[in-house]
Amino acid sequence: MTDAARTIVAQPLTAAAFAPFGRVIDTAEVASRPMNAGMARRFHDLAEIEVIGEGARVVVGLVEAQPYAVPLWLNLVERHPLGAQAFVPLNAAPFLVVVCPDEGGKPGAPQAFVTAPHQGICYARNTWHGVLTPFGAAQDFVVIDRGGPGANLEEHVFDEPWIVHLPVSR
Ligand SMILES: NC(=O)N[C@@H](O)C(=O)O
Ligand code: NI
Repeated sequence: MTDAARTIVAQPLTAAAFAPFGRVIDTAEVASRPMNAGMARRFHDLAEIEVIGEGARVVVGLVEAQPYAVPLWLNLVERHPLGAQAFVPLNAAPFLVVVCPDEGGKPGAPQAFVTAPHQGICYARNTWHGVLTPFGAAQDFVVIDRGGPGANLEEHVFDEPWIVHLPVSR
C-alpha cells in the first residue's frame, strides 16, 4: 500500500465525531452552574473516569510533553483496558488526538482530530489512541486515569505507519 493510501488529515475536534471514542472536555459542552455563592461557576460532569479491576483507583497526574513533528508518523496506538484516560491542557494550545475503532481486538483505520486551544479529551476505557501529541511547542497537561495493579496498557504497532497531516486551513 502506498504512503498516499496511509495518509490522513486531522479534522477539528467535535463532541459528535469523538463520541464513539470518548468525551470532549470543553466548557462549551455543558451549561455552567453557580457555586460558592456565585463566586464561581462549574461545568459539571464533562467526562467520567471509568476504572475497573481489583484495587483500581482514579489518579491525577501532571505531564510536561514535548512537541511532535507534523505531519505525524503514527507507528503505534495503545489502549487501556482497565480505565479511561483524560488529558486537559494547562496552556491554551491545540494538540493532535488520534483514535481508532476496534476491529476484532485490533485497531481499525485511525481518525485524527485537532483540538481547539482550550479543549481536553477523555478516552473511554479500552479505546485505541495515539499517545499524547502536542505539536509546535512543549505543552503541559493534567492527566486523570487509572492507578492500581493490573495490566492497563495494550500497544499495537502498525505494519505500515500512518502519516497524519494537520488540516490545510490551519
Ligand atoms: N503512558 C501514559 O501515561 N500516557 C499514554 O497512555 C498516552 O495516552 O499518552
Ligand atoms: Ni494512553
